[in-house]
Amino acid sequence: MLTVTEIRKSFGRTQVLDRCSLTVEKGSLAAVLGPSGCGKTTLLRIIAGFEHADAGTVTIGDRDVTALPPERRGVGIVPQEAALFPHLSVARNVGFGLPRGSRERVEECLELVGLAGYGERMPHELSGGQQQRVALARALAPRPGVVLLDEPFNALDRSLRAAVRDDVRAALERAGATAVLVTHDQEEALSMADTVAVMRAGRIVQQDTPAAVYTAPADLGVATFVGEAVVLPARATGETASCVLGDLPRRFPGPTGPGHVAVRPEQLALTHAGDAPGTAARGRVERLEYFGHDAALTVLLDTGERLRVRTGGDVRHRPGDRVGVAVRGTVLFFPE
Ligand SMILES: Nc1ncnc2c1ncn2[C@@H]1O[C@H](COP(=O)(O)OP(=O)(O)OP(=O)(O)O)[C@@H](O)[C@H]1O
Repeated sequence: MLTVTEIRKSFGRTQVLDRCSLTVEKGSLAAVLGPSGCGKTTLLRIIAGFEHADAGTVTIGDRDVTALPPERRGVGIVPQEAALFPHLSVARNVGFGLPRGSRERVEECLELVGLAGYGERMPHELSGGQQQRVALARALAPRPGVVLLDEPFNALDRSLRAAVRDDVRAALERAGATAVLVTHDQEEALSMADTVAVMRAGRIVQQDTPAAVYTAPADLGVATFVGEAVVLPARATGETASCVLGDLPRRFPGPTGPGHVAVRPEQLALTHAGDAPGTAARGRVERLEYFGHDAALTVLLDTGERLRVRTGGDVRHRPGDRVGVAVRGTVLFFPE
Protein backbone atom coordinates (compact mmCIF):
# COMPACT_ATOMS: atom_id res chain seq x y z
CA MET A 1 0.00 0.00 0.00
CA LEU A 2 1.14 3.52 -0.84
CA THR A 3 0.09 6.44 1.33
CA VAL A 4 0.87 10.04 0.47
CA THR A 5 -0.17 12.39 3.23
CA GLU A 6 -0.57 16.16 3.09
CA ILE A 7 2.37 16.85 0.78
CA ARG A 8 3.31 20.46 0.17
CA LYS A 9 5.84 21.62 -2.38
CA SER A 10 6.80 25.04 -3.68
CA PHE A 11 9.31 26.04 -6.34
CA GLY A 12 10.40 29.53 -5.35
CA ARG A 13 7.16 31.37 -4.68
CA THR A 14 4.97 29.04 -6.69
CA GLN A 15 3.12 26.49 -4.60
CA VAL A 16 2.76 23.39 -6.78
CA LEU A 17 1.40 20.87 -4.25
CA ASP A 18 -0.92 21.92 -1.45
CA ARG A 19 -1.76 19.26 1.17
CA CYS A 20 -1.86 16.62 -1.51
CA SER A 21 -2.99 13.19 -0.26
CA LEU A 22 -3.37 9.89 -2.09
CA THR A 23 -3.93 6.27 -1.01
CA VAL A 24 -3.30 3.26 -3.22
CA GLU A 25 -4.28 -0.15 -1.86
CA LYS A 26 -1.81 -3.00 -2.27
CA GLY A 27 -2.14 -4.59 -5.71
CA SER A 28 -4.35 -1.85 -7.11
CA LEU A 29 -3.90 0.79 -9.80
CA ALA A 30 -4.71 4.43 -9.08
CA ALA A 31 -4.88 6.97 -11.89
CA VAL A 32 -3.97 10.55 -11.04
CA LEU A 33 -6.04 12.59 -13.48
CA GLY A 34 -5.63 16.31 -13.91
CA PRO A 35 -5.05 19.10 -16.41
CA SER A 36 -1.61 20.13 -17.58
CA GLY A 37 0.35 21.96 -14.91
CA CYS A 38 -1.74 20.84 -11.90
CA GLY A 39 1.27 19.11 -10.30
CA LYS A 40 0.99 15.46 -11.37
CA THR A 41 4.62 14.99 -12.37
CA THR A 42 5.83 16.79 -9.24
CA LEU A 43 3.76 14.39 -7.12
CA LEU A 44 5.28 11.38 -8.92
CA ARG A 45 8.79 12.77 -8.50
CA ILE A 46 8.19 13.20 -4.77
CA ILE A 47 6.93 9.60 -4.45
CA ALA A 48 10.01 8.41 -6.37
CA GLY A 49 12.35 10.53 -4.24
CA PHE A 50 13.73 12.74 -7.06
CA GLU A 51 12.20 15.75 -5.39
CA HIS A 52 11.84 16.50 -1.68
CA ALA A 53 8.56 17.68 -0.22
CA ASP A 54 8.45 20.79 1.99
CA ALA A 55 6.00 18.98 4.28
CA GLY A 56 4.05 15.72 4.41
CA THR A 57 4.96 12.03 4.24
CA VAL A 58 5.22 9.14 1.78
CA THR A 59 4.76 5.61 3.13
CA ILE A 60 5.19 2.39 1.16
CA GLY A 61 3.87 -0.67 2.97
CA ASP A 62 4.82 0.00 6.57
CA ARG A 63 7.97 1.98 5.68
CA ASP A 64 8.10 5.76 5.91
CA VAL A 65 10.28 6.55 2.87
CA THR A 66 9.96 10.36 3.03
CA ALA A 67 13.64 10.89 3.82
CA LEU A 68 15.10 8.00 1.78
CA PRO A 69 17.01 8.44 -1.49
CA PRO A 70 15.32 7.08 -4.66
CA GLU A 71 17.37 3.86 -4.81
CA ARG A 72 16.27 2.81 -1.32
CA ARG A 73 12.54 3.32 -1.82
CA GLY A 74 11.72 0.26 -3.90
CA VAL A 75 9.91 2.28 -6.57
CA GLY A 76 9.84 1.26 -10.25
CA ILE A 77 9.29 3.88 -12.93
CA VAL A 78 7.90 3.68 -16.46
CA PRO A 79 8.68 7.00 -18.14
CA GLN A 80 6.74 8.73 -20.93
CA GLU A 81 8.99 7.23 -23.55
CA ALA A 82 10.46 3.81 -22.94
CA ALA A 83 14.05 5.18 -22.75
CA LEU A 84 15.66 1.77 -23.26
CA PHE A 85 19.43 1.50 -23.67
CA PRO A 86 19.67 1.24 -27.49
CA HIS A 87 22.90 -0.81 -27.51
CA LEU A 88 21.65 -3.44 -25.03
CA SER A 89 19.41 -6.39 -25.84
CA VAL A 90 15.87 -6.50 -24.44
CA ALA A 91 16.95 -9.06 -21.80
CA ARG A 92 19.89 -6.90 -20.69
CA ASN A 93 17.64 -3.84 -20.52
CA VAL A 94 15.20 -5.71 -18.27
CA GLY A 95 18.01 -7.15 -16.13
CA PHE A 96 19.89 -3.86 -15.83
CA GLY A 97 19.08 -3.16 -12.18
CA LEU A 98 19.24 -6.82 -11.07
CA PRO A 99 22.15 -8.81 -9.63
CA ARG A 100 24.12 -10.94 -12.10
CA GLY A 101 22.57 -14.30 -12.89
CA SER A 102 18.97 -13.13 -12.77
CA ARG A 103 18.06 -14.65 -16.13
CA GLU A 104 15.06 -16.44 -14.73
CA ARG A 105 13.59 -13.25 -13.30
CA VAL A 106 14.18 -11.49 -16.64
CA GLU A 107 12.32 -14.26 -18.49
CA GLU A 108 9.53 -14.16 -15.94
CA CYS A 109 9.10 -10.39 -16.38
CA LEU A 110 9.14 -10.62 -20.18
CA GLU A 111 6.42 -13.24 -19.88
CA LEU A 112 4.42 -10.94 -17.56
CA VAL A 113 4.31 -8.28 -20.28
CA GLY A 114 3.59 -10.79 -23.07
CA LEU A 115 7.07 -10.67 -24.61
CA ALA A 116 8.43 -14.13 -23.79
CA GLY A 117 11.12 -15.04 -26.33
CA TYR A 118 11.99 -11.42 -27.21
CA GLY A 119 15.05 -11.29 -24.92
CA GLU A 120 17.68 -11.37 -27.64
CA ARG A 121 16.13 -8.64 -29.78
CA MET A 122 17.48 -5.12 -29.83
CA PRO A 123 15.19 -2.20 -28.88
CA HIS A 124 15.07 -0.83 -32.45
CA GLU A 125 13.61 -4.14 -33.61
CA LEU A 126 10.49 -3.54 -31.49
CA SER A 127 7.37 -1.43 -32.05
CA GLY A 128 6.70 1.57 -29.79
CA GLY A 129 4.14 -0.43 -27.82
CA GLN A 130 6.55 -3.36 -27.34
CA GLN A 131 9.26 -0.96 -26.16
CA GLN A 132 6.86 0.45 -23.57
CA ARG A 133 6.12 -3.10 -22.37
CA VAL A 134 9.89 -3.75 -22.04
CA ALA A 135 10.12 -0.56 -19.95
CA LEU A 136 7.37 -1.98 -17.74
CA ALA A 137 9.18 -5.33 -17.45
CA ARG A 138 12.33 -3.44 -16.42
CA ALA A 139 10.39 -1.49 -13.79
CA LEU A 140 8.78 -4.68 -12.40
CA ALA A 141 11.97 -6.80 -12.40
CA PRO A 142 13.32 -5.80 -8.93
CA ARG A 143 9.85 -6.43 -7.42
CA PRO A 144 9.23 -2.82 -6.40
CA GLY A 145 6.71 -1.91 -3.70
CA VAL A 146 5.20 0.67 -6.07
CA VAL A 147 5.30 1.19 -9.85
CA LEU A 148 4.89 4.74 -11.18
CA LEU A 149 3.76 5.28 -14.77
CA ASP A 150 4.14 8.83 -16.07
CA GLU A 151 1.83 9.31 -19.08
CA PRO A 152 3.28 6.08 -20.53
CA PHE A 153 1.10 6.01 -23.67
CA ASN A 154 1.71 9.58 -24.84
CA ALA A 155 4.23 8.68 -27.50
CA LEU A 156 2.02 5.96 -29.01
CA ASP A 157 -0.40 6.64 -31.80
CA ARG A 158 -4.08 6.39 -31.09
CA SER A 159 -4.73 3.08 -32.81
CA LEU A 160 -2.02 1.37 -30.75
CA ARG A 161 -2.90 2.97 -27.44
CA ALA A 162 -5.95 0.92 -26.47
CA ALA A 163 -4.16 -2.38 -27.06
CA VAL A 164 -1.02 -1.34 -25.14
CA ARG A 165 -3.19 -0.06 -22.29
CA ASP A 166 -4.85 -3.48 -22.02
CA ASP A 167 -1.47 -5.24 -22.08
CA VAL A 168 -0.02 -2.95 -19.40
CA ARG A 169 -3.10 -3.28 -17.21
CA ALA A 170 -3.00 -7.09 -17.51
CA ALA A 171 0.75 -7.22 -16.75
CA LEU A 172 0.35 -5.04 -13.65
CA GLU A 173 -2.47 -7.28 -12.48
CA ARG A 174 -0.47 -10.48 -13.05
CA ALA A 175 2.47 -8.96 -11.18
CA GLY A 176 0.16 -7.93 -8.32
CA ALA A 177 1.74 -4.48 -8.54
CA THR A 178 0.66 -1.44 -6.57
CA ALA A 179 0.73 1.25 -9.23
CA VAL A 180 0.13 4.94 -9.87
CA LEU A 181 -0.64 6.08 -13.42
CA VAL A 182 -0.42 9.77 -14.21
CA THR A 183 -2.59 10.92 -17.09
CA HIS A 184 -4.58 13.86 -18.41
CA ASP A 185 -6.74 11.50 -20.48
CA GLN A 186 -10.04 10.83 -18.72
CA GLU A 187 -10.92 7.83 -20.85
CA GLU A 188 -7.58 6.24 -19.98
CA ALA A 189 -8.11 6.90 -16.26
CA LEU A 190 -11.69 5.64 -16.19
CA SER A 191 -11.03 2.51 -18.24
CA MET A 192 -7.76 1.36 -16.66
CA ALA A 193 -7.75 2.25 -13.00
CA ASP A 194 -9.26 0.77 -9.85
CA THR A 195 -9.46 4.27 -8.40
CA VAL A 196 -9.28 7.67 -10.04
CA ALA A 197 -7.73 10.56 -8.09
CA VAL A 198 -8.80 13.85 -9.63
CA MET A 199 -6.15 16.51 -9.17
CA ARG A 200 -6.68 20.25 -9.39
CA ALA A 201 -4.27 23.04 -8.51
CA GLY A 202 -1.94 20.82 -6.48
CA ARG A 203 -4.57 18.87 -4.56
CA ILE A 204 -6.43 15.62 -4.97
CA VAL A 205 -10.02 16.83 -4.84
CA GLN A 206 -11.64 13.39 -5.08
CA GLN A 207 -10.39 9.80 -5.12
CA ASP A 208 -12.91 7.07 -5.78
CA THR A 209 -13.83 4.27 -8.17
CA PRO A 210 -14.22 5.33 -11.82
CA ALA A 211 -18.01 4.87 -11.63
CA ALA A 212 -18.30 6.90 -8.42
CA VAL A 213 -16.19 9.76 -9.78
CA TYR A 214 -18.41 9.89 -12.89
CA THR A 215 -21.79 9.50 -11.21
CA ALA A 216 -21.13 11.26 -7.90
CA PRO A 217 -18.50 13.95 -8.58
CA ALA A 218 -17.45 15.95 -5.53
CA ASP A 219 -18.05 19.31 -7.18
CA LEU A 220 -18.93 20.98 -10.45
CA GLY A 221 -15.26 21.11 -11.49
CA VAL A 222 -14.92 17.33 -11.19
CA ALA A 223 -18.25 16.80 -12.98
CA THR A 224 -17.07 18.78 -16.00
CA PHE A 225 -13.49 17.48 -16.01
CA VAL A 226 -14.42 13.79 -15.76
CA GLY A 227 -16.75 13.25 -18.69
CA GLU A 228 -18.79 15.81 -20.58
CA ALA A 229 -21.60 17.68 -18.87
CA VAL A 230 -24.15 20.30 -19.84
CA VAL A 231 -24.12 22.85 -17.02
CA LEU A 232 -27.14 25.10 -16.51
CA PRO A 233 -28.12 27.58 -13.80
CA ALA A 234 -30.81 26.06 -11.58
CA ARG A 235 -32.72 26.42 -8.36
CA ALA A 236 -33.15 23.44 -6.11
CA THR A 237 -35.84 22.41 -3.71
CA GLY A 238 -35.31 19.21 -1.69
CA GLU A 239 -35.99 16.61 -4.39
CA THR A 240 -35.87 18.57 -7.62
CA ALA A 241 -33.74 21.09 -9.48
CA SER A 242 -35.51 23.53 -11.80
CA CYS A 243 -33.80 24.85 -14.92
CA VAL A 244 -34.64 25.55 -18.58
CA LEU A 245 -34.94 21.80 -19.09
CA GLY A 246 -37.74 21.54 -16.54
CA ASP A 247 -38.16 20.40 -12.94
CA LEU A 248 -35.68 17.55 -12.82
CA PRO A 249 -35.28 14.91 -10.10
CA ARG A 250 -32.00 15.28 -8.16
CA ARG A 251 -29.71 12.30 -7.76
CA PHE A 252 -28.83 13.39 -4.23
CA PRO A 253 -31.67 15.34 -2.62
CA GLY A 254 -30.37 18.19 -0.48
CA PRO A 255 -30.90 21.75 0.64
CA THR A 256 -32.90 24.38 -1.22
CA GLY A 257 -31.21 27.26 -3.05
CA PRO A 258 -29.55 28.50 -6.25
CA GLY A 259 -26.75 26.65 -8.06
CA HIS A 260 -26.12 24.62 -11.21
CA VAL A 261 -27.25 21.31 -12.61
CA ALA A 262 -24.90 19.05 -14.54
CA VAL A 263 -26.53 16.77 -17.10
CA ARG A 264 -24.55 14.12 -18.97
CA PRO A 265 -24.99 14.28 -22.77
CA GLU A 266 -26.25 10.69 -22.85
CA GLN A 267 -29.12 11.68 -20.50
CA LEU A 268 -30.55 14.10 -23.05
CA ALA A 269 -33.01 12.81 -25.62
CA LEU A 270 -34.35 14.68 -28.63
CA THR A 271 -37.95 14.43 -29.77
CA HIS A 272 -39.64 15.88 -32.81
CA ALA A 273 -40.67 19.31 -31.53
CA GLY A 274 -44.05 19.61 -29.96
CA ASP A 275 -45.05 15.97 -30.28
CA ALA A 276 -43.92 14.72 -26.88
CA PRO A 277 -46.02 15.55 -23.84
CA GLY A 278 -43.98 16.91 -20.97
CA THR A 279 -41.23 18.35 -23.19
CA ALA A 280 -39.92 21.30 -21.20
CA ALA A 281 -37.54 22.82 -23.73
CA ARG A 282 -37.52 23.34 -27.46
CA GLY A 283 -34.92 24.51 -29.92
CA ARG A 284 -33.22 24.00 -33.23
CA VAL A 285 -30.38 21.64 -34.22
CA GLU A 286 -27.34 23.74 -35.12
CA ARG A 287 -24.68 21.17 -35.77
CA LEU A 288 -24.19 17.43 -36.24
CA GLU A 289 -20.90 15.65 -35.49
CA TYR A 290 -20.95 12.08 -36.71
CA PHE A 291 -18.51 9.61 -35.13
CA GLY A 292 -19.80 6.32 -36.56
CA HIS A 293 -20.64 4.50 -33.31
CA ASP A 294 -22.51 7.57 -32.13
CA ALA A 295 -23.05 11.24 -32.89
CA ALA A 296 -23.29 14.57 -31.09
CA LEU A 297 -25.89 17.19 -31.91
CA THR A 298 -25.62 20.80 -30.79
CA VAL A 299 -29.02 22.29 -30.04
CA LEU A 300 -29.68 26.00 -29.60
CA LEU A 301 -32.64 26.32 -27.24
CA ASP A 302 -35.31 28.97 -27.82
CA THR A 303 -34.20 30.40 -24.47
CA GLY A 304 -30.65 30.95 -25.80
CA GLU A 305 -28.67 28.10 -24.16
CA ARG A 306 -26.64 25.61 -26.18
CA LEU A 307 -26.67 21.88 -25.40
CA ARG A 308 -24.57 19.04 -26.76
CA VAL A 309 -26.64 15.85 -26.99
CA ARG A 310 -25.24 12.36 -27.62
CA THR A 311 -27.32 10.04 -29.76
CA GLY A 312 -26.78 6.56 -31.18
CA GLY A 313 -25.31 6.11 -34.65
CA ASP A 314 -28.84 6.20 -36.09
CA VAL A 315 -29.27 9.98 -36.27
CA ARG A 316 -32.85 11.08 -36.87
CA HIS A 317 -32.32 14.85 -36.72
CA ARG A 318 -30.52 17.19 -39.09
CA PRO A 319 -29.18 20.71 -38.71
CA GLY A 320 -32.10 23.12 -38.96
CA ASP A 321 -34.67 20.69 -37.48
CA ARG A 322 -36.91 21.88 -34.66
CA VAL A 323 -36.63 19.52 -31.68
CA GLY A 324 -37.84 19.04 -28.15
CA VAL A 325 -35.36 18.11 -25.41
CA ALA A 326 -36.16 15.65 -22.63
CA VAL A 327 -33.96 14.54 -19.73
CA ARG A 328 -33.65 10.90 -18.69
CA GLY A 329 -32.81 9.91 -15.13
CA THR A 330 -31.67 12.07 -12.24
CA VAL A 331 -29.37 15.09 -12.41
CA LEU A 332 -26.55 16.37 -10.27
CA PHE A 333 -27.11 19.69 -8.50
CA PHE A 334 -24.27 21.79 -7.07
CA PRO A 335 -25.21 24.69 -4.80
CA GLU A 336 -23.54 28.04 -5.37
N1 LIG B 1 11.81 22.30 -11.02
C1 LIG B 1 10.86 23.22 -11.13
N2 LIG B 1 11.10 24.52 -10.93
C2 LIG B 1 10.14 25.45 -11.02
N3 LIG B 1 8.86 25.18 -11.33
C3 LIG B 1 8.52 23.89 -11.55
C4 LIG B 1 9.49 22.85 -11.47
N4 LIG B 1 8.87 21.68 -11.75
C5 LIG B 1 7.56 21.98 -12.00
N5 LIG B 1 7.37 23.32 -11.87
C6 LIG B 1 6.06 24.00 -12.04
O1 LIG B 1 5.10 23.32 -11.26
C7 LIG B 1 3.84 23.27 -11.91
C8 LIG B 1 3.34 21.84 -11.99
O2 LIG B 1 4.19 21.10 -12.86
P1 LIG B 1 4.01 19.53 -13.10
O3 LIG B 1 4.99 19.14 -14.15
O4 LIG B 1 4.06 18.81 -11.81
O5 LIG B 1 2.52 19.47 -13.68
P2 LIG B 1 1.80 18.32 -14.50
O6 LIG B 1 0.42 18.24 -13.94
O7 LIG B 1 2.61 17.09 -14.50
O8 LIG B 1 1.73 18.94 -15.95
P3 LIG B 1 1.87 18.20 -17.38
O9 LIG B 1 0.65 17.34 -17.52
O10 LIG B 1 1.87 19.36 -18.33
O11 LIG B 1 3.15 17.44 -17.36
C9 LIG B 1 4.02 23.94 -13.25
O12 LIG B 1 3.53 25.26 -13.16
C10 LIG B 1 5.52 23.91 -13.45
O13 LIG B 1 5.93 25.01 -14.22
